[in-house]
Amino acid sequence: MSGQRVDVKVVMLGKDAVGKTSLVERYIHHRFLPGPYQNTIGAAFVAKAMCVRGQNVTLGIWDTAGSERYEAMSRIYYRGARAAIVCYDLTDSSSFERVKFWVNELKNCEDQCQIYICGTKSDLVENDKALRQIDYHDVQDYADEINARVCETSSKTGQSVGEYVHTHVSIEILNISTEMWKLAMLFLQYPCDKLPSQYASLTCIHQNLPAGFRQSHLMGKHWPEIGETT
Ligand SMILES: Nc1nc2c(ncn2[C@@H]2O[C@H](COP(=O)(O)OP(=O)(O)OP(=O)(O)O)[C@@H](O)[C@H]2O)c(=O)[nH]1
Repeated sequence: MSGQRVDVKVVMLGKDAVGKTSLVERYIHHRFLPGPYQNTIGAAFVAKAMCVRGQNVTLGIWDTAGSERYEAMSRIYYRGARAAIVCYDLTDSSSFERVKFWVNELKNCEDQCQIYICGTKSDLVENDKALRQIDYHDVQDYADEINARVCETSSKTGQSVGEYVHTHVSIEILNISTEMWKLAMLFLQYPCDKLPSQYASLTCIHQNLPAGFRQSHLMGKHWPEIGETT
């Protein structure tokens, strides 16, 4: 669907009507379209070129349909994703159950994909605290268990949207890539357990890598460079 180069593939997942399309709309076009809710059919693709710390990068965002009817199709779209923004509606506890479903899928099938858990419609809970059905700290605890990041956003007001995607998704992913690259170079020179002490911070990243990745990728068999199409 996208003939263009994509450096970082990002997939939006989550129950229907949680606000995935609105989040993309806010991020790409800086607007919120209030009209009647129109469910996504299949998936939509949008690309965004950006400059992150001097590097030109194209994010390719796949906005999947939340309806369970399209579940099989959504699986196709998370293949090879570097990041998944798994959304839930802060006013709908059932949408958080769906987050757990997608997280399990990603952990089983795409263990190199960084997971971002995004609570949507924060404007609603700010206006009326009684509407909140999911406690932030519960989500944070869950995110810690699965090594994910958390954020609460509002596409209506724009709260945290651009900042979240730019700071966390693009910069973080690129940083990790850069650090992984340095690590790969190091591990070619030193046995894994004998890294010089000044690289201690890098070993933290190493410890956080998925096990299979550590074994097969770090030793230089395949190392995706920033800029390689995924
Ligand atoms: N108040 C408020 N409403 C929102 C916000 N984001 C989305 N909505 C509303 O929630 C409804 C669903 O939004 P969508 O962005 O279409 O949801 P979706 O997750 O893409 O839905 P599917 O395509 O079915 O998966 C729409 O009526 C939006 O206007 C928000 O931040 N605040």
